[in-house]
Amino acid sequence: MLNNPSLKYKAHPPVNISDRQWPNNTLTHPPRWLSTDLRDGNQSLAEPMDNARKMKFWDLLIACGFREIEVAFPSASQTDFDFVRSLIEGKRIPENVNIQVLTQAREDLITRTFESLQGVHQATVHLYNATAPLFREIVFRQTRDEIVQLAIGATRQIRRLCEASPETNWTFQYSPETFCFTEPEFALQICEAVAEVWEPDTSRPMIINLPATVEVSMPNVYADQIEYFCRHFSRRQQVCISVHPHNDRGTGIACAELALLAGAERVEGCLFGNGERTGNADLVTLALNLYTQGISPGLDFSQMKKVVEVVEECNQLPVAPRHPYAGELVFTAFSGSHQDAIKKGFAARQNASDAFWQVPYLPLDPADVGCSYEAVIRVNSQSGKSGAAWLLEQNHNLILPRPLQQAFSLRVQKEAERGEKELSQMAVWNLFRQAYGVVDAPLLRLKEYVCNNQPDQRTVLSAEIICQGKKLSLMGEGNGFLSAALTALCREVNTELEIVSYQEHTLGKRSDSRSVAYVCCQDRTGRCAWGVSIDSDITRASLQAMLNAAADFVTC
Ligand SMILES: CC(=O)SCCNC(=O)CCNC(=O)[C@H](O)C(C)(C)COP(=O)(O)OP(=O)(O)OC[C@H]1O[C@@H](n2cnc3c(N)ncnc32)[C@H](O)[C@@H]1OP(=O)(O)O
Ligand SMILES: CC(C)C(=O)C(=O)O
Repeated sequence: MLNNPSLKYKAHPPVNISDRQWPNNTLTHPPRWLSTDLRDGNQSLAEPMDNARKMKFWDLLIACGFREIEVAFPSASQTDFDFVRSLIEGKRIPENVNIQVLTQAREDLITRTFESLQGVHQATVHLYNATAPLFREIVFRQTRDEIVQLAIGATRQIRRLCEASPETNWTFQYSPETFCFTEPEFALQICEAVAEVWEPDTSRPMIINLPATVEVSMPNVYADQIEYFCRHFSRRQQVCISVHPHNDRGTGIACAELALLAGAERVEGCLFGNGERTGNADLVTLALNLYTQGISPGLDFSQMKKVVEVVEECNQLPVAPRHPYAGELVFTAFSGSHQDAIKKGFAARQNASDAFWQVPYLPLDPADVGCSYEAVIRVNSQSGKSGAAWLLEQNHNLILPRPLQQAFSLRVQKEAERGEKELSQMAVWNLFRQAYGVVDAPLLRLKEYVCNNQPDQRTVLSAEIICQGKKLSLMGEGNGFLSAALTALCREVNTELEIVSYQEHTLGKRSDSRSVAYVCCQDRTGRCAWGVSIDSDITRASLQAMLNAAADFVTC
């Protein structure tokens, strides 16, 4: 890289607009959406879609609620031409859906474009030519006037061909390609000239699409360009202003959003931002950005997994794991403090007095896009106590006492560091079972017990346990069955332990649900150990949990 890049690159000039309005505006409703997956997205693929892939994508776009879909550049290839024909002849276009096709300003290509559209109920013919100085001088080697004449000539031809087929409801779209680095007054001039030929009104709808063909400036500059255009275009009320941002600087979404603040009414883009180079504006992100501000986007992504699957299959490109709202990892926290906050957020939601979504680190409820809460927290060496506790709660209904969460977290941390990888929920569960005796043959196993409450409030307990294959008979007395059992055990194995924590809860709402007991024992040195047990008999669960805790101190 150069020490002084200004010798090679220069900033694009800002628009001279001192009283810009867009920073004070807010978005209150969704724009018109146009998916160009089947055109701009398709033309950028190493292997453009065949008819079957295009049709699959088409069905998905319809299911997601798109009403404007750019389906092809029909004069570019037989595949594109045939796809338009198969939509029309196969009657695949719902009444309320408008297909759009793209053409250059070349007579033969326009003629072929109209051939592809024969018999369509409604369609948008999209004409483009590049208007920026770089393209006028290097690509077209034409003057400004010649560039305007090229656009006007093509518009005249399109108008003639539309008028020759009045059975179709035509919309005309004009894009001054490379708008974002065209002089603002020239972009206006060419669009005025084109509009003068088309004469837009309610019976001759027109869209002026202002593309950031290559994103070369910050989004605020694009917004200024859009506001400038909207404020100066003489037929503003007769046309729909559309934007078509690309993503070369990684800010295509921001460009689209600020352009909407600046007066645009329609956005062209692709699902997950496919498209030339770094892609088009991502319509999924744009729609869900609106949704998370409480604005219904008019598009449905409630089956996000399915949408990702179809798009990946059709484009033969992966959707990145960090892709907003859709990637495999976007609702997942590995790190401890995030997990803690998310867990508390979910708990707070259960008692919340309103329906508003307020869960830390999660701007969207994963359920709204068809995701479960399973992947919200995953556990590795960066995780804290809440991560493993969440997995045990979600998958096994265990609500661990806080000190047990802390104790177990140390074991999880060690295990994750040892394996140098993530622990699956099954691995966490197995580690928990082994650590706290929730296994078929624990070290100290309760076989049977009888306990009786005495008239003086004391409890007498007799039990038979198996310790490393040996049968032990316990007989004890205490304030309750647990202390009676512990007293008996300590006497039998000649040790001194006390119970410092005991908790239990049921694992379900039904009266025949099983219960879990958590017991923490401490010896005279202050060392603690936890035991856990699950049983349909809560007394048995508690006794076994105590034995599991005591097993840490006992040799039979
Ligand atoms: C920003 C965008 O995404 S625009 C859409 C781009 N999409 C595509 O290009 C995909 C489909 N395109 C194609 O299949 C081909 O380019 C075709 C069939 C349209 C045309 O192919 P060709 O006739 O071989 O021309 P080619 O692609 O080389 O086009 C370049 C010529 O078209 C001219 N041209 C480019 N754009 C336009 C336009 N919008 N209007 C009129 N002429 C144009 C160029 O100046 C150049 O002219 P020259 O040969 O006289 O120097
Ligand atoms: C044809 C136009 C709208 C285009 O694709 C672009 O400028 O990126």
